[in-house]
Amino acid sequence: MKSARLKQEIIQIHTLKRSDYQLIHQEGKRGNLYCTHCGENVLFYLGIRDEPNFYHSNENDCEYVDEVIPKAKEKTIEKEVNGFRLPQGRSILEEVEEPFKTAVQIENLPPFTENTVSQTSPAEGYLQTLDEHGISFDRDQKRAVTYCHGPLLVLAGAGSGKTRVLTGKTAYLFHEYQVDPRSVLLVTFTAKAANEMKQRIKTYPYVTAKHINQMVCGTFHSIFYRILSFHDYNNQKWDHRYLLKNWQKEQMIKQSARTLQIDEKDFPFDMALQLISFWKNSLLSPKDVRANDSWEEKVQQMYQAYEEEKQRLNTFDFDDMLSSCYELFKNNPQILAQYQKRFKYILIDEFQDVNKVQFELLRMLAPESEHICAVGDDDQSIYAFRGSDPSYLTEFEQMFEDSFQITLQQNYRSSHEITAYASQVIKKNKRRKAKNMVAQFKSEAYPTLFYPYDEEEEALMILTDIQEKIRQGHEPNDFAILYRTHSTSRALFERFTRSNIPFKIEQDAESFYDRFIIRTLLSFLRLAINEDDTQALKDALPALFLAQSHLQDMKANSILQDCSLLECLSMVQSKYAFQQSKAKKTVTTIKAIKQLSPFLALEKIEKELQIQDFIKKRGNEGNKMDKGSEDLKELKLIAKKFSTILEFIEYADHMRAKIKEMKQLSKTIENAVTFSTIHKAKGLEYPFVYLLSVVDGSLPHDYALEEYRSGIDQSLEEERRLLYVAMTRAKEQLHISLLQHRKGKKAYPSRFLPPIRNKALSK
Ligand SMILES: Nc1ncnc2c1ncn2[C@@H]1O[C@H](COP(=O)(O)OP(=O)(O)OP(=O)(O)O)[C@@H](O)[C@H]1O
Repeated sequence: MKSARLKQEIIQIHTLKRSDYQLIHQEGKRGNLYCTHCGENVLFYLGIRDEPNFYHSNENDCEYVDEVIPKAKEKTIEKEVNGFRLPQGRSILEEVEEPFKTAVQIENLPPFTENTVSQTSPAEGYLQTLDEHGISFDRDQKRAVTYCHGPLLVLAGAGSGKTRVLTGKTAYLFHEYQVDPRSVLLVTFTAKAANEMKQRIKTYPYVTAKHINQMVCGTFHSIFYRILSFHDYNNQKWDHRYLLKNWQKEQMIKQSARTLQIDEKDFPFDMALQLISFWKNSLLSPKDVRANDSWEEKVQQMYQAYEEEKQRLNTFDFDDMLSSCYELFKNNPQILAQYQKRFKYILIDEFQDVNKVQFELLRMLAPESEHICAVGDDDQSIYAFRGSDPSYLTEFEQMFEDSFQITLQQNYRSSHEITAYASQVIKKNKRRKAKNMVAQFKSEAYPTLFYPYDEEEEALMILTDIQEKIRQGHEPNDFAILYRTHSTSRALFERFTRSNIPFKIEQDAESFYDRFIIRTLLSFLRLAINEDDTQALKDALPALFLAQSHLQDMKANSILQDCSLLECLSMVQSKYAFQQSKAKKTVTTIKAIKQLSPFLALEKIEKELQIQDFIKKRGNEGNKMDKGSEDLKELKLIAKKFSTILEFIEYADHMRAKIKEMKQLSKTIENAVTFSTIHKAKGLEYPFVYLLSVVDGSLPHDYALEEYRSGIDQSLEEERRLLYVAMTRAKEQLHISLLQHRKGKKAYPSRFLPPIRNKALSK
């Protein structure tokens, strides 16, 4: 049905404003929408499968069919109903700014051809035994498993069975070659992957607990830290108690900034620590660094001071585990020789993600090895910010001149439709080894592009779609929703929180309302509710460019002068006149916003307190991925939904508490929809995947676009790889959201998506 009654008004979908769809949906949920024919309750459908429509919430034999509504030309007369504007008395087809855009299926893909690779060569020996246990290998996988002499590079595309090959190879070495498990070194990228590998190998025929316990399997950090600890005879240096936590690192770096008289207030310390880590992983000591600009020069000085302080305190950081092991080997050839002799079989997973220090450590260990096998996919290299570089795959071939290469091109995970579409995306990267990924099965479903009006509608459409699929019998853990950065998932989190669908989030997810700029802006609203809110005043000070030390004076003044903490702002003594006048202005502005809606209050704060100056200075602090200016836009959009400041603040606090609660719950919950950044979803797979906000600015991220505009395309290529990794997590169905408005501004589909050529587009 295309029309319904909302309270006393008849509403027709084609006359609704696009931005009001979600509000109509809410009215339906509240029981305020009725069938114009039978008078029963109806709901408003807003999903991916169908166009928006009204439907009866209960089984109902009402057979009402909409009348065809003639086109009318009159001017819109808007009438306000329940806080949103409904156009009355005309067809506004010509005037609806952006009509609903139906989801498009990507049909124009190369035809699927039945694949027979898996059956080409019969298994023999141990592989036959594995086959009988349901672990089969195709021809190229078999070659990769059984090639056990000399260096081997396995170039393995997405879903081509890297884990199967590495685990199969390890078991094959144990059984066919009777290899001593102590001589096997299996390096993975995450602790989770290492555990999974061990668990899997354990289940293979003839593998014993002794094999598993004696082989060395772990991440680069865990393995090389163990080596360092072993040679730290008195536990003087490498005891885990001396490992610096992140907050300690931050404190140390801030201390170094003070010593170097670097203006602490305006310094992005997170970025500085990331850059220091990048240098360390690139084996650059403070003296070796060639700073590119004055900012890097400052970080270089801080790096020097940080290293000295660390040495003085006899502590170490995570990066030291690798760089110090490198030094240990370099300075102690006899120790290195022990390990060279021991690790005859070196197997490395996710080789595309190695960085300089990891590559050099392998180079040091390898000379005496019987077999070194690196498995990787240059198309999935997504850790450049940690110093990873897919070109190490090429260097592998140069390091081992006699190396052999096998390419795995069968994708066992994703349907033909997903594999073909993802291949169209990634083949546009210039720096890559050509591959032709071939899927093993065809799906009924094509990859789907859908067009939500904004983030709120995006979340609602995905929720509707998942609810439909769960009703058809799928489980919550069949679904993953992936995004570029945590901040993209705010609306999604809030929508699912209000639903009955179980979901899980990552441990490093941060509440939108805890972000620095947001916390600061909300502090003004909090002060409007309570002029004596100490924490709010503390959070507001950075936006007024006032040091925290003023807080003590204000507290004292508040008692002496018997006035509120907020009023004490007007008594602040500062040597800068602009600070004093800004502090005074703040008092009058906050007093004036008390009765305003939160949206108007934020607008007034922004204008009168020149918040843009503050955002420009500190909006990106410590994080080039999320811009403060976008935070403010988003905050204002959310604020629009509330009529009082108090309601808005209560909502924000509720959501902050919810994220903490969900993080706890996520540790144990099993059957739940996964919310994840693309980085964290690497190596995982799900039957249904939804990709949020695949629009320019989000994916590719703005920072990569900015670099591209200045002539550097490395980051843009990395962003394309991120999209490729995200797409290839899907087994059966892939849904891509092409948001039409992002953070309140018109958005454009990601430049990475190939033009749509099927007929559906022309509709
Ligand atoms: N020969 C095979 N026959 C059937 N299924 C296979 C075969 N090889 C791998 N698979 C299945 O394909 C899927 C992908 O395998 P795996 O996770 O090892 O791939 P991957 O190469 O590590 O993927 P990615 O790099 O994209 O994370 C898994 O579900 C795995 O069980």
